Amino acid sequence: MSSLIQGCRYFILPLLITALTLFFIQETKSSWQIWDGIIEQLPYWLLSIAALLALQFNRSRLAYLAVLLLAFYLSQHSSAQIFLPLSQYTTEIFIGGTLVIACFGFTKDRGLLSSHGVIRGLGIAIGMGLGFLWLSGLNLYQAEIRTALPFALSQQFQIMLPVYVCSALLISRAIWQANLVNTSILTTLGIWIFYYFQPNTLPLAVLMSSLAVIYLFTILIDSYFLAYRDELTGLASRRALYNLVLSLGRKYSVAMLDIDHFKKFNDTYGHDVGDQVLRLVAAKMARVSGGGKVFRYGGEEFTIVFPRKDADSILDDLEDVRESIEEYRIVLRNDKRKKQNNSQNKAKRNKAKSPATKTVSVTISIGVAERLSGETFDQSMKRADEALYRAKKKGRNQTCL
Ligand SMILES: Nc1nc2c(ncn2[C@@H]2O[C@H](COP(=O)(O)OP(=O)(O)OP(=O)(O)O)[C@@H](O)[C@H]2O)c(=O)[nH]1
Repeated sequence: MSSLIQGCRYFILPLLITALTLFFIQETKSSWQIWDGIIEQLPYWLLSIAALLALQFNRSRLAYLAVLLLAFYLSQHSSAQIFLPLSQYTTEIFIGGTLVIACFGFTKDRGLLSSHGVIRGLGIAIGMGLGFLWLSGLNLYQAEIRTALPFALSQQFQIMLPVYVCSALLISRAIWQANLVNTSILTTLGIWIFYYFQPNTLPLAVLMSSLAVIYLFTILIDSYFLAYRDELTGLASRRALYNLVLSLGRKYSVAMLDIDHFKKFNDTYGHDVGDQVLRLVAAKMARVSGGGKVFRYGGEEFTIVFPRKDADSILDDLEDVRESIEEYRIVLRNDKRKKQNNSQNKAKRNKAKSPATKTVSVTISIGVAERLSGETFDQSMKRADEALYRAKKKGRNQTCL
């Protein structure tokens, strides 16, 4: 999957959906305000469920955030005496919360009941403490700051500086490493900032409930990808193939594709380069025409299923894939060779001027079978596998029926 598609799918699209949903909720305020009593209770339930599910699915950062938001909601919603003093420190809590949310964008999901849990707990306390320190430091040293800075910065700008920095860092993080968890953390920061500056636009209960729903969706979609996507190539996995089989009609064709001499390739260039090639080959296969659905069957074997197609009608589509892979020149970075040369002889190296890159190519063999009357999917696959074996026997880099 190209990084552009990944960016749209995991970054722009979720942010757009969230913004539109919040806009819609705000516009329809009059119709749901009668449910105020229920809405006020929703964050307790939704954030608790989100925290529990996040823990269950090892998304500990979302679990932490859900618990922290729950605590924040409780402090704002409850009339208990112990929360009263907090109302004097709104900005400190806002800055501290911003630092904590931003930190979650740069840490990994780790077990809660481990040494990492203790470190995170400490990190949260330090983050909140820094919020207080920042403001008291600014107040204490305002005169010194003014004389030390050559340009005039408004006090409001100085107070909000950590918020600007954290927002910029989290946005770049969510762009460079586009995934749903990073986007959820960025959304949390967005809503956190929105509530601080616009506390009366939408009730806190609605904002907190929306965040809980975002976490739940993130956990659900992430788990789906974990179960049905191959991590290395991004293609659908063998489990997804057997899911598709359940909905396949009586007419279909299936193709088995295998990279030729891949063991030798791995032995020559190393497993890492092998992985790189698997990804590139998978990307070429994913572009197959004719309505083919591509799966990584396992190792260097792939399966393409063509629902409602007979074998003759898909041969051209498969040949296109085979040729595109055969013609593809894969560029390898030659770091190893460069290092070797460095350690040998500088003068020799300069003379040799060995190129920093090298191109390689691979070929694939394909076996095709069309479903025969009364045949199960496994039987069709077996015949496709036999056809693949024939393609290998005949000299590889070809398609056999
Ligand atoms: N790099 C890498 N190699 C893999 C992966 N999965 C399987 N392989 C390698 O793929 C190779 C498959 O080798 P074989 O089944 O002997 O087949 P082959 O060398 O491709 O030979 P033919 O299929 O007969 O053309 C083995 O060396 C595996 O280690 C993977 O995820 N990454």
